[in-house]
Amino acid sequence: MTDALLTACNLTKQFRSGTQRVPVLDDISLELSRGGSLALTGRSGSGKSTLLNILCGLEAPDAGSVRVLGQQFEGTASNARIESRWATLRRQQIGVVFQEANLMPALSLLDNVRLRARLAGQDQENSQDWLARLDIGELAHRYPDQVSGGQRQRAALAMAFAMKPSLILADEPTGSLDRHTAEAVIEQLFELQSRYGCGLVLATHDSELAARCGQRLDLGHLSRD
Ligand SMILES: Nc1ncnc2c1ncn2[C@@H]1O[C@H](COP(=O)(O)OP(=O)(O)OP(=O)(O)O)[C@@H](O)[C@H]1O
Repeated sequence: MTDALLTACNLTKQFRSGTQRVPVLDDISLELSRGGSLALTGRSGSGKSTLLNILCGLEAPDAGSVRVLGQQFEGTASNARIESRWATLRRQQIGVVFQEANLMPALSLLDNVRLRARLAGQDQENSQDWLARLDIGELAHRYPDQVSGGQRQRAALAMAFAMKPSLILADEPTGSLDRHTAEAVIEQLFELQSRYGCGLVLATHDSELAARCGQRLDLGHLSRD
């Protein structure tokens, strides 16, 4: 038995397109230790987001299993109890930072961070500080539709860190950022990751970001158009 934070075994996933089946993931396995980091790379459409969705229970694989934070999830099995186990993990221990940053539109950035911390049972007092670390402290009282896509993305990262999660799953965390801002966010990401010892799985096209991760899984060869 290893002390893995996250293990995925033999994951397979196909989507249907009309009468055709489109294979996206074919026998993918990975393992992440506590405090480890993994970059998912590969060209557009190679399955990075699909894999991230499976790793946090937002999508079920056709076959294979995921073990995360000591909980085992097998293949296509899905019922209310399994959904609820995944939802609890996402609320308390897995910080999910996806391309469509899931901010509540009716709340300011600051209140979004506070809410995320509260739902995870964490202190809300540092919420402003989390935004400042991502260099958007001065935008704390704006609403999500009053900031840019890159600023929303950074707010989503602040929300993930405010949870003090055991694992962060991030889809293109530097995707909407200019080089200078991306470098600053990468620094913060790894500084916070090492300080809090959380695991990190990132889907990215950013070679600099991928190079900072301890492991890399290239899904590129799986792409089929
Ligand atoms: N719900 C769905 N139904 C049908 N096909 C889907 C669905 N979701 C994703 N796909 C297809 O699966 C493939 C993998 O998509 P995915 O979003 O995982 O790729 P990606 O590597 O994250 O791409 P990108 O780098 O562009 O974000 C693509 O061909 C996509 O069109």
